[in-house]
Amino acid sequence: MLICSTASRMAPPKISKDRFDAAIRAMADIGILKETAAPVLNNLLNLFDYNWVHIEADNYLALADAIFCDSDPKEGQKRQANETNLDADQSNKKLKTKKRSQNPTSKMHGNDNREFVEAPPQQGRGTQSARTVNGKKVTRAHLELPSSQLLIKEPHTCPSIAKNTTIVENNSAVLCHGQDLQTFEVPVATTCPQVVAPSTRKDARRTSGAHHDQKHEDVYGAHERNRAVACSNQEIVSSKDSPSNIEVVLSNYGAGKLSFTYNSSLANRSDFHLPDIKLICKKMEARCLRKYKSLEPNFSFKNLIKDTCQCIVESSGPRHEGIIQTVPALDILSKPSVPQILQSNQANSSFMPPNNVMSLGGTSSSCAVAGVSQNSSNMPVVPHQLHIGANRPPHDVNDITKGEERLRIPIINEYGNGILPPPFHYIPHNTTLQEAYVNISLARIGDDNCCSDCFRDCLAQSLPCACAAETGGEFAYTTDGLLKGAFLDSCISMIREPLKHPHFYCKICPNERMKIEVNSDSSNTEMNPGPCKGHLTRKFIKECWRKCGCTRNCGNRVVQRGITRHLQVFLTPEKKGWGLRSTEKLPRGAFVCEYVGEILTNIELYDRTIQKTGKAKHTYPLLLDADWGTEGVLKDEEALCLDATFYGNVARFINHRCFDANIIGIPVEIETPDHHYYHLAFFTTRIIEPFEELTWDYGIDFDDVDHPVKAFKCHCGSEFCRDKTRRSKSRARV
Ligand SMILES: C[S@@+](CC[C@H](N)C(=O)[O-])C[C@H]1O[C@@H](n2cnc3c(N)ncnc32)[C@H](O)[C@@H]1O
Repeated sequence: MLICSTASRMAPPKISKDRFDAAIRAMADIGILKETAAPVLNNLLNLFDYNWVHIEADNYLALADAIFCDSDPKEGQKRQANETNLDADQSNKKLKTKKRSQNPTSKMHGNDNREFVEAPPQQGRGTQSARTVNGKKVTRAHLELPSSQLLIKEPHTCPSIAKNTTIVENNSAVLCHGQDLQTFEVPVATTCPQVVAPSTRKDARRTSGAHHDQKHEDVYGAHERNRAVACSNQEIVSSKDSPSNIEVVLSNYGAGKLSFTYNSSLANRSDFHLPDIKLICKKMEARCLRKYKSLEPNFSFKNLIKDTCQCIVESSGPRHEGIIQTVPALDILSKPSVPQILQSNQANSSFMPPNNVMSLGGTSSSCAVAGVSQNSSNMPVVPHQLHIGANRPPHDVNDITKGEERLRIPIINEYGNGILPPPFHYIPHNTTLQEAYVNISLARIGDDNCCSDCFRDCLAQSLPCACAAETGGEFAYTTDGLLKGAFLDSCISMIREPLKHPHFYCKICPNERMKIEVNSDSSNTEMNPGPCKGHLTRKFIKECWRKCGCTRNCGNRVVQRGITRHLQVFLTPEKKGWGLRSTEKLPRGAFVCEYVGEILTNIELYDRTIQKTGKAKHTYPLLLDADWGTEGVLKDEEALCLDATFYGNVARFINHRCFDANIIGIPVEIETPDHHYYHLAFFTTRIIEPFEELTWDYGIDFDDVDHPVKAFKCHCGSEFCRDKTRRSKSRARV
């Protein structure tokens, strides 16, 4: 999948005195004199080949902009303009307000006027440099009006360098690398619909000589058929330049175009279809509103392009796993600010170290070629950095925590191949990202949520304090700092025999809301969230905290004291990548570590999953869903989860084991009495021998095909493995 951009132009219509007068009147309405407006209007008409569409759009915004830019060659002149006419911003605001009140839905398109109206000053607006366009001398202010957001680049088809289709970007433009590329072009604003019925695609392929023409005829036919519906609020400005061009203006200022190029090997698949623009737009609108809030001054069209491309990939039929990747240009692999998207069967995010030679899931056979490494299952692992702007620190093999924990946790690779885990930021405590609402406030902790009268160690008191109320009036811990047997047993039973334990059902389940987001490319635009599948009513441990009267060494403070066992991150011999183990024998009920990561909302998680893997569906962040049902409909910012992909602790290395895992995650309330946010702490379910791998049951339903995150192929080795595909394979081999 590829996007390029280039300039497009349109045929000049006739001059209209009425239209000229109307434009002058519109300027007069906002205090601009006819003498000022008329010459600029003439210039603009020249520039746009008398195409009024650009000038009249958005209540003559282009004209007003041009007038202000024109009168803004120097600061002095700007001041003068401000004094004599109206303040440019004021006038623009006036125009914008007027426009929006006329068309309240105008914000729905990511490329609407807001994109350039509110572009940040670094766009260079107002700087006056003369250029020649079509033999006409125009100022930079003019040139910037319609297309200031994009660097223009001629579309091109790159020679075949890789089997996989790739989106490659550099800082200035979106470039392409691919194989046997078919190109369709749309104007700057955003994507263009090209719907090709499978039958017509086949026809197009039948005669190779007629391939090109027939293909474009198909595309055109489909496009023509669909455009009235699909682009009802957009304008198709040109489809005549070349048989491969289809141009749909989603903003009336479109004066460049994007090229969508897809790999014909995809197109030849019977299950591939180019998605309908209506669906793409719908997805983009929702995404822009949610992600960019549409109004943000730093709205980035480049990101919009990237997202648009992603939407097309996602909407182009059943998942083309292992085929579509979005990666940065190889020459900028080491730059931290370019996100890449990987889709492969490799479950783990792999990051390239500075020397670009690292792979994950590795065995000694792992290798790296031209920045694309190969893992043991021979899937390409494109090193990718997912968190825009995050620098990726190298590891200290002697202590992956870099001193953040009380004990050092080394990285052990017994295969001598020099492979290290993917870099990430080690954090010992959860951290919020952006939207997640976590209200940590002493004021919210009432008397019944703390034991302010206690002294020193609550466990040493003759009677349990208020903090034991959560666990039925008994502390969850023994004086040895282990979980009490009965409490642990009931937690284990919940995980292993969930049907025997009570569940609650959300009125509107955040998981189901997220599925709607994921499936929003479906033709059903009025989808309602499905019924909640139910959540286990979990048992919570409640630890004493700062408002309590006890000391930091109180026996009811275990998780908050952090890791106390000697652990190692090690490369597993199975196809599970890295794992975690303890070098000491652990008793039953021992605290191992907490699952630490970024606190995200469900929606942020969805966005992130899409951004980083394009439905690669291989990440398993942790849902904090233990209390989703108790307070009516949960707001988006209250449906939380933890993602340890970029920021996390050693728990991110704990692998899954179906059913009989040797550690278990238990919710722990520490600083927040409500349970939207809580900690998830791992305790041993049995005695664990030194160097035994620590595993927990992620609770994956390997049969849930609609889950937004696709399950990996399980190599847990348990006789109770729930991954039927693997079980049946191993049975078949026997
Ligand atoms: C939380 S990470 C665990 C650490 C991971 N092994 C690593 O190298 O970073 C979860 C990922 O590990 C892999 N994994 C965990 N348990 C697995 C299992 N039983 N079988 C296969 N892969 C597993 C999957 O790729 C999964 O997405």
